[in-house]
Amino acid sequence: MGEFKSGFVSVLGRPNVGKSSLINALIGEKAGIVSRRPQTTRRRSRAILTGDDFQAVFLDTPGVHKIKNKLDEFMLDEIEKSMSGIDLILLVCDVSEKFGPGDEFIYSRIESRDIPAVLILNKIDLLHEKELAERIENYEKNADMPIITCSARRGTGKENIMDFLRENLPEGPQYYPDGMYVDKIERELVEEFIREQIFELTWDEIPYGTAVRVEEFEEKEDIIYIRANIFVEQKSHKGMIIGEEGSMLRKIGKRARQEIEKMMQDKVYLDLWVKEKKDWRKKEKWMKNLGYEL
Ligand SMILES: Nc1nc2c(ncn2[C@@H]2O[C@H](COP(=O)(O)OP(=O)(O)OP(=O)(O)O)[C@@H](O)[C@H]2O)c(=O)[nH]1
Repeated sequence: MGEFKSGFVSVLGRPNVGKSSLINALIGEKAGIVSRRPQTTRRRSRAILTGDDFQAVFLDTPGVHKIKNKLDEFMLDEIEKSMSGIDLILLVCDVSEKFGPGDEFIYSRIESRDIPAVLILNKIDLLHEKELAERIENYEKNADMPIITCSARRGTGKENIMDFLRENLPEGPQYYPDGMYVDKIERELVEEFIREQIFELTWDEIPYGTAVRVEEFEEKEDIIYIRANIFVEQKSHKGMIIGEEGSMLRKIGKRARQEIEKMMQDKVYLDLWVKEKKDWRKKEKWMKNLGYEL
């Protein structure tokens, strides 16, 4: 029996090459990373693949070169930062297209780092054998990495990717329990966006005593409904955040909603409530409930 292997795997690639599909194929539909909605939304989440002797934690990173808004910038930043904590990189390309500038851009970012990486040529179901052989040659010329071919749609090539993970992940603990497939952090980002607006729009002394907690997060047919509580320490703070006839809260809500919509690429209904929890910072249980690990 070998040691247990585990680590963080960054899945990089241009938009639409099939990163989410690939993760889903590896983990099974349980992960549900690819949105059921027609426009693929940018779901930021970790997906977890647990085998008998290894665990891979996938960071489903976005198409790297598409810096459109603040969130994308945040992600690019996050990719750059998180590279240091990454154990393996899967660079996913769409084999039905030639190695292009977008692939090159991401490849150059990976190449300069000392992290084991593999080139995943996805969508082989779209090519005939001969075309495929030529295309693989094209990729080999451009990228100095081991290559694995697969079709996330058909599920072919999965075993080879699993073997690669098993062989190349470092020894490490099982981070997540069996049966856990996703670790979503959207909620945290929503909370962060709301906190940010409170910080910008109210007086300095309020934000430090403020916590935001998403209580409900529901994807409805045509809108995402989010209900969040803003907890304040003092009654006077409650009044300040709500403002005259609710004007401040509306302003906070509107701005935060716009940020959230950018992230979700979808319409959002943001339902904000302000609640007083006296001296919550001193109370451990509340701290935990509010999402602060002590
Ligand atoms: N034919 C074929 N299509 C695939 C395959 N894998 C993914 N697709 C399709 O390619 C499209 C993009 O797939 P996603 O998994 O959303 O791609 P992504 O790289 O996560 O895209 P972004 O979220 O935009 O970065 C979808 O329409 C998939 O159904 C494959 O192996 N073969």
